Amino acid sequence: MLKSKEIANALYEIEAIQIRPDRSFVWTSGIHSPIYCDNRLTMSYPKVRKQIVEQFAEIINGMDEKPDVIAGCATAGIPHAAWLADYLDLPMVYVRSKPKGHGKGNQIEGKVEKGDKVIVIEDLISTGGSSIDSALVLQDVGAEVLSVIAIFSYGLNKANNQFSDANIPFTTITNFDILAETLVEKEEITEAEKVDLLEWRDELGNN
Ligand SMILES: O=P(O)(O)OC[C@H]1O[C@H](OP(=O)(O)OP(=O)(O)O)[C@H](O)[C@@H]1O
Ligand SMILES: O=C(O)c1cc(=O)[nH]c(=O)[nH]1
Repeated sequence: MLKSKEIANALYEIEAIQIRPDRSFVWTSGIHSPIYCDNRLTMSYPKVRKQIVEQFAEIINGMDEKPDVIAGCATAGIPHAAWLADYLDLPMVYVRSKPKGHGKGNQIEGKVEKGDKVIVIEDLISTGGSSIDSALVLQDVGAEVLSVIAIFSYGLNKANNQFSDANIPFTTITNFDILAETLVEKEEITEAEKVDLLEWRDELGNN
């Protein structure tokens, strides 16, 4: 079984989670948010990043089809993709958010071939835009994207709809609902504040 609660707890313990009630965090999608989950900090904690790799591997072990290649989304997905590819002894690539403006002009770095089955590793899914874009770039070169897998998702309807429209499965190790419960248990937020946060998330999905 996935250690969703343990990973949410680890993110809290390494102070990857920050709350600003004035909603002054701005997400990549432009959404103004009262919460930011900085999974990049996991790089600095070998025990936590190893737990994450093991959880990614467990998700992949449970899949019917197995990947030929692990792909990281630039930039925050790249280190996790690298550790996972190493753990599974598989080739790795990474996908830039846009083609490089000099050199070879690549958007995909590393070798992926037509027909390769690929797992896309992302650190976090808000709207899903970044990881879906990476998956589409891989599909454009003929790769078969088995799934996007991320550490954390906010559970926005927009992400669910975008993944469904693109016909790309996605899974995460942990999510906002589990994290919000963890924050209450840690007395970081009250039950009422948790309800407000979840309502805020649910309202975002209607936009
Ligand atoms: O699901 P989305 O709405 O696309 O949001 C999630 C994306 O936002 C963050 O990346 P960011 O753009 O901050 O860049 P980085 O990975 O280079 O830090 C995060 O690492 C995801 O890639
Ligand atoms: O949507 C984003 O840009 C985003 C949200 C978040 O909590 N953490 C992060 O790294 N990016």
